[in-house]
Amino acid sequence: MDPQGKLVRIQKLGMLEAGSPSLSRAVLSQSPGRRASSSTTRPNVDASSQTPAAFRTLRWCMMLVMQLLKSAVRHAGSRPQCGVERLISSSSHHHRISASGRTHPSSCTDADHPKVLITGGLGQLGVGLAKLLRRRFGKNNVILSDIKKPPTDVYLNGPFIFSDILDYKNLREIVVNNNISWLVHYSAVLSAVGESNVALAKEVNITGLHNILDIATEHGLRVFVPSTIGAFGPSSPKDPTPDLCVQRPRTIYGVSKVHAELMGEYYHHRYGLDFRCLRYPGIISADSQPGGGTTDYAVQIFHAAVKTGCFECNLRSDTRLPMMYIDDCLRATLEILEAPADTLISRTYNINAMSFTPHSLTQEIQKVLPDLKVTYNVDPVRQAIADGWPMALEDSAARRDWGWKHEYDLPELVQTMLTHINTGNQVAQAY
Ligand SMILES: NC(=O)C1=CN([C@@H]2O[C@H](COP(=O)(O)OP(=O)(O)OC[C@H]3O[C@@H](n4cnc5c(N)ncnc54)[C@H](O)[C@@H]3O)[C@@H](O)[C@H]2O)C=CC1
Ligand SMILES: CC(=O)[C@H](N)C(=O)O
Repeated sequence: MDPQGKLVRIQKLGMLEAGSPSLSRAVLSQSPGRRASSSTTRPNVDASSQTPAAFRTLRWCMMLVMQLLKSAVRHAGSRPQCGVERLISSSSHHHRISASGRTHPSSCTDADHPKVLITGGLGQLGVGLAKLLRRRFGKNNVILSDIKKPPTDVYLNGPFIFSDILDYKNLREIVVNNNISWLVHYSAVLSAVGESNVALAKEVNITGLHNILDIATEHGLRVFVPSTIGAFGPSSPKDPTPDLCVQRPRTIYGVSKVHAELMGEYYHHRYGLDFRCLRYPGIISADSQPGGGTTDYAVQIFHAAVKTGCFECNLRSDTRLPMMYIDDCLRATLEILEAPADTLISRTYNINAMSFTPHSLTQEIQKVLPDLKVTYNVDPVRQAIADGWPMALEDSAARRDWGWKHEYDLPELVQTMLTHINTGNQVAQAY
């Protein structure tokens, strides 16, 4: 790692960016054309005549046009959308992307699409996101990465690469060699695991994030970093929690996520980084396992309900937390990634879907599986974390600015989860 070198590179970038408008102004003010027009010594010179002064004027004008064209191309490169897509996303208030991501226009070629890198892609969310983005942008335009070995089906389903976000040089090499334009930063150590290994959480969630932001700034990438309900703490308003309020989380996970929100917004304002961030609720998925969080019980209960009919819950029965079905979460992620920059009044948004307690979730599952038995063996660490988190997020800004709308409430969630897990089991049994 080379923090000094990184800083110098970023500073250079900032200076270049800040310098470019004045450079154009200098070119304009030094242009002989300007001097000639303000001069009274040559009032009768025909503009079309081939005098040396006219040649110089013409040359300056052409240089200026070239410079403007170059800057337009550079600008277009940082917002990698083809013409048709731009039309679609500029009306994203009205246009809904289906969870299958199949609405993309066939007139776009692979080269028109963003080239996406997903870090930490083998956790609960990454593989699903890769599937969605590949349907939309093409299989080879979405690269999954992680430090773990992928299961064979993931390895065979599209590009996968080893990437340790703590290895700055390797990360930069991947971005450069693969012409990456969008970065989805999913690597993290979640809340419960973070409390049992603070040093690791600091390293991955804070040092890793610094690498991501520096590389994204250096290469003009659009970068998405998820935040979480865990970015709030006991002193935040709870029901609902607004976008802007006191954030004093009591976990290293929460502290690192507030840090990520603030650093991303700082880089956006300071260096023009295209940083985008959503605060996810606890995410519920059927075919991927949660990675050591406080909301994990809400996934595990479904598998236990189908397999054994009994579940031991590690949170109190009345612990109410915001939750979301994975399809809604991944669609929201694609939608904010594609939202035109000028619709994003903020760079960090709450998104909300449903809230439930272990007790109300159990009751809903029992409507389908009446024999389900749930007992409680409260884990004090997880319970303390959950007690400091919101009960619901206030997400009207996301709904207003880029058209966010959830599709799954508790009854649809339960039906969908049980169907998926049952189908998965039947498929597994058939082999
Ligand atoms: N799953 C959820 O309920 C929620 C997730 N989020 C956020 O969404 C993102 C993805 O979450 P999940 O998939 O659930 O997380 P996960 O814990 O399941 O997966 C994280 C991945 O990061 C990888 N990783 C760890 N250290 C790494 C390193 N040094 N370099 C590269 N990769 C490394 C792990 O191998 C793992 O595959 C995280 O940032 C998380 O904070 C936010 C709110 C809720
Ligand atoms: C809500 C989250 O961020 C995650 N699922 C956790 O419980 O740590």
